[in-house]
Amino acid sequence: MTWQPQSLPADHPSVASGRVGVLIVNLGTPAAPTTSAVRRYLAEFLSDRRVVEIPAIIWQPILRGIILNVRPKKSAHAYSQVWTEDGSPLAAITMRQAEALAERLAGEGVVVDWAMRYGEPSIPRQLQAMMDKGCERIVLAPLYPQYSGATTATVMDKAADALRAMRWQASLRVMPPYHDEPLHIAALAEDIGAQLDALDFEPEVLLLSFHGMPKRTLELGDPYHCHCMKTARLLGDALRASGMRPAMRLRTTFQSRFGPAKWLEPATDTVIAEEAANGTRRLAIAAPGFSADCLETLEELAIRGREQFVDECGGEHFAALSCLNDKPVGIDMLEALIRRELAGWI
Ligand SMILES: C=CC1=C(C)c2cc3[nH]c(cc4nc(cc5[nH]c(cc1n2)c(C)c5CCC(=O)O)C(CCC(=O)O)=C4C)c(C)c3C=C
Ligand SMILES: [Fe+2]
Ligand SMILES: [Fe+2]
Repeated sequence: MTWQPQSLPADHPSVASGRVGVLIVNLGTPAAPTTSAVRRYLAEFLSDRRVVEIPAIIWQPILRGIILNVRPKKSAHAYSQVWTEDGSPLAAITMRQAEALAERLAGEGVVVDWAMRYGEPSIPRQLQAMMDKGCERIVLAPLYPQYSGATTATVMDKAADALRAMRWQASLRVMPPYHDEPLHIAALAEDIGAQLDALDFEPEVLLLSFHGMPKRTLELGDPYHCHCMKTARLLGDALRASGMRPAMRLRTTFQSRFGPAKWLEPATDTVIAEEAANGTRRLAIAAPGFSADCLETLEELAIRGREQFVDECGGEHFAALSCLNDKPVGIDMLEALIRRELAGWI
């Protein structure tokens, strides 16, 4: 007997189904480079218990009473220095990454979109939008090469919160961290190598600067530090294997210290000062922990790093290299990693 599709009763709600989606996610960013927008963004970000692991009863008065009254103005000024016609660099680049991946996966009918963990477009909004388009299966891809509780895990927390409120949940797969993924290391080595080749000076040292974390997170078992160190080691090996600049030294550092607690060391600004004091005059910095350029790379490294090394410490040549962003070499790598997660679904 052949199965006959039944016609739907007139009062049946319309249902979209049968599609596959990919949602790439990055940290989040303010909606505008203004004090009020930065305050809103920081209030959400710094209230996440995975980001600041101090009991709320102690932390919230400090956050609301001091930090949100002081930091937003300073941070808004920093954001205003890197803001683009398309908005925050982090949001603009993440959107272009999604567009590039959508083109690559269009042939398979995959819906690709992007979200920010803090601010807009939010993870719940984007998951719902994908489900409204009929995505029953969604690959969630946090664009953090190195895992940390403060970044990767919070993406899952937020997605789970969104699913908790849904009657009909999508099936989720989560792309794992890719800190030691050979395709990622090869993409970084190719891109960094090309950027170094294009410089008009030979760096004596290349700093590999990762976003910092409180040192306590390492002691509590967060793998972030180990992931960063492994990326740095494999990237160093790959750069050396390509026969590149045997005399150039590589050093791994941690930037963006926040608050009074001890953070992972050595700090990027400390190492910049130390290198200059020891006679280094030509320095380059890459940021292999960031999949997209953002405040931390464009303002902290490219602007303040240069001011520190050249204007304050007597350095002569300085370059802050760009992240993989939406360059074809980076999109090739992300496409391959995402296709792996899509196996059996497309
Ligand atoms: C790449 C991984 C990141 C980790 C790990 C991380 C941990 C972490 N960050 C803060 C505090 C701040 N981070 C800020 C900006 C920021 N952080 C990351 C990435 C990681 N953070 C990115 C990509 C950005 C840039 C966002 C943008 O809009 O461009 C900020 C805001 C800016 C400022 O006021 O300085 C804060 C604050 C903590 C406390 C933390 C770990 C516990
Ligand atoms: Fe951060
Ligand atoms: Fe470690």
